[in-house]
Amino acid sequence: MPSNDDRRPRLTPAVADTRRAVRESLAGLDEGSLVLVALSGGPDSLALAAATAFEGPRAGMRVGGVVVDHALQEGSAEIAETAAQQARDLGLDPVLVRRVTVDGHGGPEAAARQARYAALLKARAEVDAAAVLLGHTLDDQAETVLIGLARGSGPESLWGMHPAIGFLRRPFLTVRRADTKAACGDQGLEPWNDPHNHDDRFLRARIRDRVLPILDQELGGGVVEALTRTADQLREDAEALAHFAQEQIGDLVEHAEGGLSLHAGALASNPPALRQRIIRLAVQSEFHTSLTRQQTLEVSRLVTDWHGQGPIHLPGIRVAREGSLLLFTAA
Ligand SMILES: Nc1ncnc2c1ncn2[C@@H]1O[C@H](COP(=O)(O)OP(=O)(O)OP(=O)(O)O)[C@@H](O)[C@H]1O
Repeated sequence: MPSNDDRRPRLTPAVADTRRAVRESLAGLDEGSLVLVALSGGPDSLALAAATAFEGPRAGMRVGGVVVDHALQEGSAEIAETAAQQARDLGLDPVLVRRVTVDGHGGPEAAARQARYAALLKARAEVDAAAVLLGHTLDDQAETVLIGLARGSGPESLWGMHPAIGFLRRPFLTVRRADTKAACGDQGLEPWNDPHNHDDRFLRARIRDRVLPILDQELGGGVVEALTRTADQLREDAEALAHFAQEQIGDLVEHAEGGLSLHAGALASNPPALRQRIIRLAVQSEFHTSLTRQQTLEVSRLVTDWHGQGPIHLPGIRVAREGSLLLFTAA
């Protein structure tokens, strides 16, 4: 029977969509486990908290929340407390508030992100939660991909954010930001609007407010979905290449005095994308360091353009061609 009570949350398409996304993301977690929603108080994470408060118990799970106070702006403690109270009102328990120190290392955005993730994972360990849910949306994903494209990133970073990696889950990577806002409105929730999200000093805000709308308009719409489709395809391709590289590495690598050697002939017979991955993988496993694309290409030339040139010196690693072998030793 239809209700005339306007205060009752309505099961609108946006609410249903957010719940569906959370339901799918929780699948695979054990019954009886605790999941934590990472909450800023913004529309995405507030909609996430509401959807998880609904779906979690139906999947036999307990739902808590964690709010990080970056202490970067005046009134941040009140903003964090408001978000925490909203989470408690939705039935989340426990709700943790963690104040962090952001040291500014690597730029303000990166430093805040690093401090935030560290605090979220620490809180997870404290309460032994099975997962921390983050409210990144399809729009966030498209922004990440576009920024990566413009900066010449490789497929591993162009594929964007993972829906599930380690303890982190991002149920809303299939949900549009407009729908998280709508879901808040439909459930009578009042999110906090972070002024930084539209602050022109931040690249992401400029991409969000200026670049994407123009692209969308000029290309006739659908740009956000298109960018994330590209990311999905890149992820599949890159995962396949990583798999093949892993498969080959055992046959190609031999341990040598103070390092390792790779068979140059076998490496040369691989297509460049695979060859470069094998080189990177070998270096990563032996020296625990990631080569840049430029460094990888330089090493690769000792395989494909060998004319007796001398060794290459990378930070901490010497790479030399010796006969049919490529020799990597600690410098
Ligand atoms: N201060 C915080 N405390 C806890 N979690 C946070 C905090 N800030 C961000 N997060 C988590 O990371 C997600 C992405 O944050 P980000 O700031 O990139 O996006 P957003 O679009 O502003 O999200 P929201 O609308 O939820 O604030 C959020 O949805 C939330 O899950």
